[in-house]
Amino acid sequence: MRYSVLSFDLDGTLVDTAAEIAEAVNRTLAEFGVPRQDEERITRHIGHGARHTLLRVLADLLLAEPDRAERLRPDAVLPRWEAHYGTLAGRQAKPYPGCAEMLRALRLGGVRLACLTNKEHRHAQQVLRRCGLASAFDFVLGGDSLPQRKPDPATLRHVLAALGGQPQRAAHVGDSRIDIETARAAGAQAWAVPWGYDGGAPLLEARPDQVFDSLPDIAEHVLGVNRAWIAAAATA
Ligand SMILES: O=C(O)COP(=O)(O)O
Ligand SMILES: [Mg+2]
Repeated sequence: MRYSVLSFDLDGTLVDTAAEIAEAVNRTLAEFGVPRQDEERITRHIGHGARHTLLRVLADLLLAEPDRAERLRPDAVLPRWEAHYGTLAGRQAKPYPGCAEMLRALRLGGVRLACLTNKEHRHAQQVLRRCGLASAFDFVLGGDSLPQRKPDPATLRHVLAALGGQPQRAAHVGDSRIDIETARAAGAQAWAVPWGYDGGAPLLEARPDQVFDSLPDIAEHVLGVNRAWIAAAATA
């Protein structure tokens, strides 16, 4: 099949952002006298937007120690979180292997590209900019760009309308069941990568149409080209 639009999730799919999200959470909590939390405990709440991650970590902390409720009021904590994450977003983020190469090859192959993330638009743009990926996309939709966010299929439909694509000739690629549900409900191919933050059982239970072992594999599949062509395209 010839694809006209490919849509990519950001965190855990194109870019590893777990370390900097955890660092921003911990710098925020430190201001409220809370000891550092493990990265793993924070990472499991990535997927519904950065603000949501912080709120879920707060909920865990309050469940464990309810008498922290007065000190950890969201209206006090959220502005500090915005300040810390606003500074750190994109600083330690690492694109997964072959990311820029894959995007460039797809572009050269005539595929229009979107980044569809639940991360707030301004933070997503900052991550993309600092990773050198800002100009790789024809369209970026953040978690606060519309009244809906993933898994609501209105998000992917909006992307397809913006890029003039049809769901039958589009795929959305993600690391979580949120992404698979979004793609399927919008009638597009639901593709997964296994290295993100919702890997293993939850991702596979959502039954993606295809799972890719590397990002360049996606360009190979879509364009019907080999790895040498993709490497050459990256320098063209
Ligand atoms: O910021 C998040 O929590 C998740 O963003 P994603 O949709 O790019 O995975
Ligand atoms: Mg993700």
